[in-house]
Amino acid sequence: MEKRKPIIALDFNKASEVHAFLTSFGDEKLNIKIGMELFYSSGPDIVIDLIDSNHDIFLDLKLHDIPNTVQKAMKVLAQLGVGMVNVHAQGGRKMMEAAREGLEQGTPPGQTRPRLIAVTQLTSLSEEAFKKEQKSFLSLEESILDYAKLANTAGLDGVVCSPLEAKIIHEEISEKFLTVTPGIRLETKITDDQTRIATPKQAALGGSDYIVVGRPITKAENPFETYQKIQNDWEKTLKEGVQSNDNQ
Ligand SMILES: O=C(O)c1cc(=O)[nH]c(=O)n1[C@@H]1O[C@H](COP(=O)(O)O)[C@@H](O)[C@H]1O
Repeated sequence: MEKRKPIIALDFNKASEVHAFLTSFGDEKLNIKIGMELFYSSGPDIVIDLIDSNHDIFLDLKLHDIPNTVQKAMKVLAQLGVGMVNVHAQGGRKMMEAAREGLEQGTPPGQTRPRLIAVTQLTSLSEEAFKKEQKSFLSLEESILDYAKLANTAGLDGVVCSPLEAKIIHEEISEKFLTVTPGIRLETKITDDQTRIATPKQAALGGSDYIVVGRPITKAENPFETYQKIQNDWEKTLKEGVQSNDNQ
């Protein structure tokens, strides 16, 4: 999955809507996220279909169950040929280890194991709601970092977090530990249900490895043009960021 391309969240509930939406993208090879809505309505067929059309897939089903169930589910998902899958870090270390084992068992010989990442705290969660509902003695950022460390200990490849936490996660864990960041908005005053948000440029400067973008593209008047603008902002800032780091 190429880092210079945003991951488009195709949150549709029909395969036909997906195909209609992708028409304007022509032959462009895309990073696509298939989430619960599309997977529950269209099943593995839509995954296979989009892989056959040469796209790279992040299958976002956010598994969160007992280790045995997660291991067996991951063993099945690994056979689909997707590039990335996820779990909730709140399922704990044993569950995350079981997820990795399931993927290793299910990946067909000669193929690469899908990358496994863990959702730390949803990007829709605010500091206020976190304090009120999770009764933690940590701050939201500390909790996110704590889950990221747990995911790293369990042998995962990275986490889902907001662009605001990518930097500290890389500093405290490693530059190689992936930060996959939804909560991307072109204008930070349009938030929808997201709380911890950033623009593509801010995400690149903050060190996100991947950005996940849904409604800003899918609900745009011209989705392909909006996608290209986001990709340009993201890629250009990534390159400039690297150059300014090289000059330091
Ligand atoms: O795991 C995810 O992809 C995810 C985790 C998270 O903390 N926040 C989050 O928004 N997501 C997903 O990222 C996408 C963001 O979509 P938009 O808010 O429309 O850009 C949705 O498909 C969410 O399910």
